[in-house]
Amino acid sequence: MLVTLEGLDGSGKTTVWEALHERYPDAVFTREPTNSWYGDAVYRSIEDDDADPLAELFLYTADHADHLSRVIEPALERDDLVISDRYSDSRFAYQGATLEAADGHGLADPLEYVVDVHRPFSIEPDLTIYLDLDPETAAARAGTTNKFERAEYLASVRDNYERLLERDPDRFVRVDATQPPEAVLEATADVLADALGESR
Ligand SMILES: Nc1ncnc2c1ncn2[C@@H]1O[C@H](COP(=O)(O)OP(=O)(O)O)[C@@H](O)[C@H]1O
Ligand SMILES: Cc1cn([C@H]2C[C@H](O)[C@@H](COP(=O)(O)OP(=O)(O)O)O2)c(=O)[nH]c1=O
Repeated sequence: MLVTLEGLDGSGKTTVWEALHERYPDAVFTREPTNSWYGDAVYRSIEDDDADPLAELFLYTADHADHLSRVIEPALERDDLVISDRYSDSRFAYQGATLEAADGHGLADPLEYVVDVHRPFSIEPDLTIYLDLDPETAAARAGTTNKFERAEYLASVRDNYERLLERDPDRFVRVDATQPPEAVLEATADVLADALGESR
């Protein structure tokens, strides 16, 4: 089963993801951007305020393609539980917003375009847990270490996540990320246990 954690920077994804290691010691824990050289290229682009939005989309997407073939597909073939800190929805929401901010880069609907780019080759998660947080709190928690971590930008990313939740209500489960860390972890663990058919 493929489970993904999504949300704005600072929503607490990594905190939850790390805590889940102890509860699911046999699961495959992974993340995007990955730690491959494709992931390194992505981080170079994140640091570059002048990066071309379309070029950046394809760097992230290259990292995702490699992630699929190197980690995700083999793990799912073994029937492992895979828990990924960010996945395709991050691209739909973030690069959708970046492209929109660049006047759509000639695209009528950037979010739909990014979804379409993924459709032929990507694997849809079975469950996506969305840690929902307002952009101001998210930006404050994350600090402003890169260009993505600004509240105004995060507000448009959040709008895109809302669109994704609306179009796919069966896959997404929303968790209130304004709660204290322990409560966010428990809520996430409950959703996961439910999906795995575990009694808690
Ligand atoms: N529920 C929470 N309430 C308050 N602060 C939190 C919460 N979850 C995480 N944090 C803090 O916010 C910052 C970002 O958390 P992190 O888990 O790295 O978020 P993300 O991976 O979504 O960017 C860290 O300093 C972390 O300790
Ligand atoms: C995976 C992914 C991340 N991002 C952004 C979100 C983050 O601002 C940045 C780095 O991701 P990440 O290291 O997960 O940051 P954080 O832990 O703060 O959430 O890359 C995209 O814009 N598109 C993507 O497809």
